Amino acid sequence: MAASQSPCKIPIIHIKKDNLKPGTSSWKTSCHEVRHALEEYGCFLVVQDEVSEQLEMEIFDLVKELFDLPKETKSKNNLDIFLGYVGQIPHAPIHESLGIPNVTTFEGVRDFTNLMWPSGNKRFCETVLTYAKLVAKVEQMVDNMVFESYGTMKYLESHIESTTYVLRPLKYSPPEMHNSIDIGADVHTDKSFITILHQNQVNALKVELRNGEWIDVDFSPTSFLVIAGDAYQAWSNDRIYAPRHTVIMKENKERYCNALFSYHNGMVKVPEMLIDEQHPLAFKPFDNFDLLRFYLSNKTDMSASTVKVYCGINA
Ligand SMILES: O=C(O)CCC(=O)C(=O)O
Ligand SMILES: [Fe+2]
Repeated sequence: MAASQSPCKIPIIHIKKDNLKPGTSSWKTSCHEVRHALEEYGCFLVVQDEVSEQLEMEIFDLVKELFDLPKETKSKNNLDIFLGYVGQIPHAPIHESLGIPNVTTFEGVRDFTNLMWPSGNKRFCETVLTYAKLVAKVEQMVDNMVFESYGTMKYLESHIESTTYVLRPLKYSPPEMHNSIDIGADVHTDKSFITILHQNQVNALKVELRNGEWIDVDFSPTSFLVIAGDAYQAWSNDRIYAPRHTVIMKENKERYCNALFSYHNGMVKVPEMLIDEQHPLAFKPFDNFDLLRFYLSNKTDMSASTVKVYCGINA
């Protein structure tokens, strides 16, 4: 099925089981669309059939239950390298979020669940694990299509094996509860390869297009937004665009959003097929987590591309 455009200009790509068979013409078309969307927009909306409507409803119920825990409990989500609990920051009082590392593994979700509910929460643990694995499947499909399109398939397996996922549930309170402060997330690029966003009914995300225009992203709970991060931009030797984005709440409703980040364990290197006269090597090899640490150390302009400063050649 050909990519269409949402009213907010972002491409919509159908990644459903029937166009997922490698080698078929619909597969090849989808690979091309995915690559084009990531190079030109840095993001696209996915219509998928992995996560059912039932699971969508359950996950947002559970995320709400999580945010309803006392602040002292949520503060136990106190991670080293990834962001743990963030909430009640003076300049962003409407933002609250938590981090669940290794979320596609039973151990990862179990450890987080036990931290939040010492006497256990089987439903949370099982549902989050199922959900994260399904969304990660969509992420891997996108990687598969990108690698196919760039002719770098020989690296796909080791890339997927080295990928680790962090789920960040986010909650934004209505601005009217906080002196009309409406900024939910400052302008930034993600440090991941890919981030997949899934929100409840409330829109608030703005994305910067390549031409500098900021657009409001409008999407329903049945679609996911795929956004390229700095790590994919560098891996692709600057072909993929990692767009800046921000969250500004306009509606006086609570917004819940799940962000699934994919990071690469170990060094990331531009594949040799992506280096030529027109595309001389633009990034030195880098460690994805060191890139994230560098960003979180506040040593750099948080609103600009971190990867160019961190490991760009001629930056
Ligand atoms: O809430 C959103 O829509 C985006 C969140 C985000 O950009 C992030 O957590 O990196
Ligand atoms: Fe982000």
